[in-house]
Amino acid sequence: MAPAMLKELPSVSTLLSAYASISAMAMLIRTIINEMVPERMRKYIASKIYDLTAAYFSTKFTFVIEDRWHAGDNQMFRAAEVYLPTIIGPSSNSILVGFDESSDPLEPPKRGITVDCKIRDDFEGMHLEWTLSLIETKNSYLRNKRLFNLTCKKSERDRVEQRYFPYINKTAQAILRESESLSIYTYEQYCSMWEPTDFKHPATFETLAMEPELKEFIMKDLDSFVERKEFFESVGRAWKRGYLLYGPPGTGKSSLVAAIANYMRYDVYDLQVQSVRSDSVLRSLLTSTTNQSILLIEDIDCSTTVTHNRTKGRENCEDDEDELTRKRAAKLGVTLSGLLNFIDGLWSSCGHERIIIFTTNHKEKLDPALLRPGRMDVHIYMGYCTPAGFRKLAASYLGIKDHELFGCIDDLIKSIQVTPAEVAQQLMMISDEPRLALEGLIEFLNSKNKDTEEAAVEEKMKSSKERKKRRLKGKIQISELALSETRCMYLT
Ligand SMILES: Nc1ncnc2c1ncn2[C@@H]1O[C@H](COP(=O)(O)OP(=O)(O)OP(=O)(O)O)[C@@H](O)[C@H]1O
Repeated sequence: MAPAMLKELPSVSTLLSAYASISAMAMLIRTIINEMVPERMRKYIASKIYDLTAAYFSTKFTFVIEDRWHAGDNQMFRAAEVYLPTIIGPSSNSILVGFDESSDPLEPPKRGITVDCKIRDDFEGMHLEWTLSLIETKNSYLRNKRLFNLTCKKSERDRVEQRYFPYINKTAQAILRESESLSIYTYEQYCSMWEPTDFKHPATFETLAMEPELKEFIMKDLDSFVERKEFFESVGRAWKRGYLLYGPPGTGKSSLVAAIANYMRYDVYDLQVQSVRSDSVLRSLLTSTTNQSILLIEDIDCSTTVTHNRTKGRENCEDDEDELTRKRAAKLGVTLSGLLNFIDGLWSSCGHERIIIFTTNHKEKLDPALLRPGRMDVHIYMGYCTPAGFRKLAASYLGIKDHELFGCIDDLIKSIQVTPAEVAQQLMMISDEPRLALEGLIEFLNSKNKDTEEAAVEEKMKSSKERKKRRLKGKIQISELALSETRCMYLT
């Protein structure tokens, strides 16, 4: 049997001649390809063939996690950014370190990931390798793209997706919760990005001088907002809560925002609407804010197109920009509809568990569309100081709960309009001597009272002169006179 099989095998000379003709054919094909196919095309085909075969035979698999996902920030990227600095071990050859303004320089610096540095992680017996890459964009308006590559064994791919990624998200959330400080983000116009800074505002509900019932109401409202995820879903609403804080300057609107952030442990995104070029930039900015955060737009009445009467609103804005900026903002800027889209329009469903806060000193200047029921869920008036507010400030600034001068101060505070900021300012002057501080406050309130009375008398005289003038001209109607009297009485 074996000799018969050997007989059927081709001879050595046949094999050699077959090899020679195949080699000659291959060389001929190669020469034809070299002559006819351009070099770039050849390289492209070769790389494709390599990719296909390498992917097929390689035992490795790579997950690519870009910093953006659809129109917003990629939360998986953020989670990796938080998690990875905590596992940088001896196998890594570099690490990014730094301090921000609020860090204690005697403490170890904060850690970050350097581009191209390899970070190894072990999870449930899998050996995983992370690298951060940077892709520079040619367009100066667009930010560079950052991405993480996570390499694992092909056979572990499913486990990485189902076990490792959820583990990273959960760990990152825990790290963020435990981290001492919150962040406040401001919009950096030149690179169209949010710039974070540590947020260490000391205001809490405890230190706020407000009516206790109002404080309680806000805290309860925040608590029920967090607990009502299912409710929001069941009624078909985005899981968001909008607060409009209005009232005179110095009544604690910003302090209340800080107290809410500290109470909820939410980061704050502080947006100056005037610095946003268009609705599309606003959209991309708002979609890149994180869940469990506060979007704050202060002095909304000063925003170019968001007020009821744009020109009037801007003229009265205390900290208005110069003429040039104003013209530019009026030409470009965010529109009211662009903003409303995020409050309760289609875009409002982007992200969840978010609080939107607008503050204004002039609620009457806002477009009625912004004030319509259901737009901003809660309107909170931050008013002048009350006796209860004063007691809170006295406790915080002077460390006292009662004093014989409190009664006199209560009476004065009830009769004049004084802001908590003014009271706090007076108490701060001599905070180690409560009696002197309280006497200083009484003096201040008395002089303010005198000023108010004088202003009222002046106003009364002015109106009376005007009335006389109009009567002389014979243009005044009896009904108008009556109305004017009422106003005058109101002012006094
Ligand atoms: N209700 C308050 N409780 C405690 N402190 C207050 C209160 N209101 C004002 N203050 C004190 O006055 C300072 C200014 O207050 P804040 O900036 O919060 O007022 P605002 O209403 O936001 O003013 P603006 O409208 O000018 O922004 C704060 O630093 C705080 O110390």
